[in-house]
Amino acid sequence: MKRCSIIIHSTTGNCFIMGSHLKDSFAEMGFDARLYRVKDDDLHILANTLESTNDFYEDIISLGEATISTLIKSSLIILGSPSRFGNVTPEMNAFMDTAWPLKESGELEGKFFGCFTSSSDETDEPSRALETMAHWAQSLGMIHIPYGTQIKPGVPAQPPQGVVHRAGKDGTIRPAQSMGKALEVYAHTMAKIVTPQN
Ligand SMILES: Cc1cc2nc3c(=O)[nH]c(=O)nc-3n(C[C@H](O)[C@H](O)[C@H](O)COP(=O)(O)O)c2cc1C
Repeated sequence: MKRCSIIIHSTTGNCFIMGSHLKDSFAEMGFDARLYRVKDDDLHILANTLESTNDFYEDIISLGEATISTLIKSSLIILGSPSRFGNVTPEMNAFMDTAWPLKESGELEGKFFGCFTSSSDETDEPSRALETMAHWAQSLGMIHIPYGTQIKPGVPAQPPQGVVHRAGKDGTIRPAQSMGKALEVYAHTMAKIVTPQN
């Protein structure tokens, strides 16, 4: 059974919700689907001050922390990060940096890749965050599977690189059912290319 590892950073829960939904979709399709988090030493501080962080704090910290061994063992790797000034978060960036030795060893070459983000606004910043993650994967020789252009009733349009949730100014608009559908469309697109057995 092929392993699909979904690796998230999430401070206020939105990427956690998206990653959990993707994990369930891949598990239903017969993948060995796993959800991991990246290291975040400050999350407990935010949880004490922000209700939206506190809501998902235990769920997030109970996830296993992703390492480079997680990447090596997976056939399909999916990163999900909040958008920050047109980029991923420093915590996701720090995780991406740990893969540097794998560039030389070539251990990630030919693996498949997908990405998603959560952002506050309607600018192009989330697309840039997706591009950063896709570029990271391509630099390591992985094959980025785009969301592409999918016109489906009841499914919000997405940038070609991956899936974006718009969480509003204070990040409290949670992913709706329509976002779940966009994530399922993306999961099925990826599963057409990398099947659970092949
Ligand atoms: C310090 C900080 C900086 C942020 N910068 C941006 C930004 O530049 N662009 C954007 O669209 N959203 C920005 N956001 C909003 C988050 O991307 C958004 O709330 C997202 O839903 C958080 O995902 P999470 O709930 O998984 O943590 C920022 C949030 C914080 C706390």
